[in-house]
Amino acid sequence: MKAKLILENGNSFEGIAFGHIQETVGEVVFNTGMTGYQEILTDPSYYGQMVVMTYPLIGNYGINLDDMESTAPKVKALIVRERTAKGSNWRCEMDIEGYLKEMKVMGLAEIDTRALTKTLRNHGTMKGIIVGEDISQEEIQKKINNFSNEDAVKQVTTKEIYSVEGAGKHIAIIDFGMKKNILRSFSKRNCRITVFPYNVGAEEILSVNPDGIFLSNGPGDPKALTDNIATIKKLTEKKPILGICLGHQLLALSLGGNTERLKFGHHGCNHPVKDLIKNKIYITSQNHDYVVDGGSLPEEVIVTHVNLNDNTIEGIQHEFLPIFSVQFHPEASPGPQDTAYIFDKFMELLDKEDYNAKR
Ligand SMILES: NC(=O)CC[C@H](N)C(=O)O
Repeated sequence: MKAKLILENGNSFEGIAFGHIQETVGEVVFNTGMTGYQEILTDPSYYGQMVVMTYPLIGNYGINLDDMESTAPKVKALIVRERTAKGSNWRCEMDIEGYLKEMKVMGLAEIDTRALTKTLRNHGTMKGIIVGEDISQEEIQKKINNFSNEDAVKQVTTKEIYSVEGAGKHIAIIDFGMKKNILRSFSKRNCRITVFPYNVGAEEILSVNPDGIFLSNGPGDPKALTDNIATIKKLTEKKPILGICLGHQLLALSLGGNTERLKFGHHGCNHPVKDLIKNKIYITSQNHDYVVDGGSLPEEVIVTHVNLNDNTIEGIQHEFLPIFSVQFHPEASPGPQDTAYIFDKFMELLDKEDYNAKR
């Protein structure tokens, strides 16, 4: 069945619908990774977004159920040039079309993804709608305008507190839509973990007396989370903190900084980032549309990482307090694992600081 993606500026792209076929509205972003479509589909930070893969062949290694970053896809739609009908890999358990069908996610193939990506790059991220049949321009505009992703974090956070056993440090996580590999990364380092829903209060977190606090990735605009920013502010003087992506942005906001929207975001697996402290360049995994405004940071907050493609802020650290955060994804999934040292840096900080003993 033919279907069209219509962007809010009126540009339209015709392709073939696959997976769970339904009219779909969302924000359209492009991802430049050559692989990793399973992790992308299930990364909660994509909640409300339709993802265009710039690599032309998607689905070639099929789907396995081990590489998911959450229990079900969070993207609104997957847009590709060519989908492989039959995945081929020793771990493959099903093909991508069957998976999207089962999970009720819209797919759109045979799209000129190069032209679509150039449009998004030149114009900036836009909302769009996928429709099967022609509907009036007026109706399209109305549906696009009505789309809002404001309660995204509420939709993807854990509903209940849960813990993961471990013999090492106790980490309290605020889950804004956490990727599974963050849990795996802490477990690998023997941590005991308590995961809280996004709207947890500072007192509740402190009542479990964790060694450190982790602020997770998540969807949407960080500035919309005003209550959470206030909670984090209360925690900054109390415990060591690590933030990743949305967690990094929220930490920066709680320290008095500002965030802004990037024109078309960073979504991919090959973004060069310089660690200014180590004076070393790493290839990083990225998925964000917002960024910390460097000029907005107070004096006691040091910029530790910059993106070498566009010089945006990729990491910060407090000069006196044991708190730091990164915009990229040290947990990778998908992408290179070069920056896993960020988790080790946090572990070393917890050991070295013995911050809790001083309080
Ligand atoms: N991966 C993330 O945590 C994304 C953070 C935020 N929602 C952004 O788009 O910038």
